[in-house]
Amino acid sequence: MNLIKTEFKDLFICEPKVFGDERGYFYESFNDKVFKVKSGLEVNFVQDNQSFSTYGVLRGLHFQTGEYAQAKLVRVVKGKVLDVVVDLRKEEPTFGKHFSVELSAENNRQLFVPRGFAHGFVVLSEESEFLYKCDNYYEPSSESGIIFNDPDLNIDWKIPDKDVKISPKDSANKAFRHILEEMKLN
Ligand SMILES: Cc1cn([C@H]2C[C@H](O)[C@@H](COP(=O)(O)OP(=O)(O)O[C@H]3O[C@H](C)C(=O)[C@H](O)[C@H]3O)O2)c(=O)[nH]c1=O
Repeated sequence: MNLIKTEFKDLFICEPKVFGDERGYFYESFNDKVFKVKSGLEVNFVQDNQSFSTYGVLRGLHFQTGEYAQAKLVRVVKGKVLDVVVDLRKEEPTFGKHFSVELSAENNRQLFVPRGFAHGFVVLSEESEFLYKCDNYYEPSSESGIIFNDPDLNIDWKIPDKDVKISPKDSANKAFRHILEEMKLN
């Protein structure tokens, strides 16, 4: 596996080694020992998630707060998404900045998102199967979210706003400036 560093501390793009032959292909989608050596991080994943979505579906931007924060290793096994994260780590120089990357069944790319980020994705293909590992369990009482089209973040989701489909829950996500105010209080 090849880890590509980004300007964000511990945010890595992971590119697995793909073994192709006349039957098709094989690759290790995750190897704990290799990940720990390459990333230098001690991450113990405890929950795997999977979601299916159609074109224009946007899930996010979500995060769990405090002790329930989750690191995630996200990947796409069908279709293509634009995966987006926002750095909520006050101590980092990249605080408040966002990062996006296309993940697809074609490029086999994964994104390791450390704790302290909001995360979301929008589906760019007709359909998408999205799989991810979490290093902390789901704790709904700790969930928070940033509205996808926040004017201060000004994220380019690569599809027209009119095509975006979000859940009623996500339509109630907060403005980034409200999240910042809440963070100042904590
Ligand atoms: C996240 C989660 C959800 N659920 C249940 C709760 C709801 O009844 C149902 C759908 O949940 P939700 O609408 O929050 O699913 P997504 O919008 O895909 O949420 C995810 O979207 C973005 C991409 C993320 O990074 C988060 O991991 C996660 O928040 O699954 C569970 O039972 N366990 C879970 O870990």
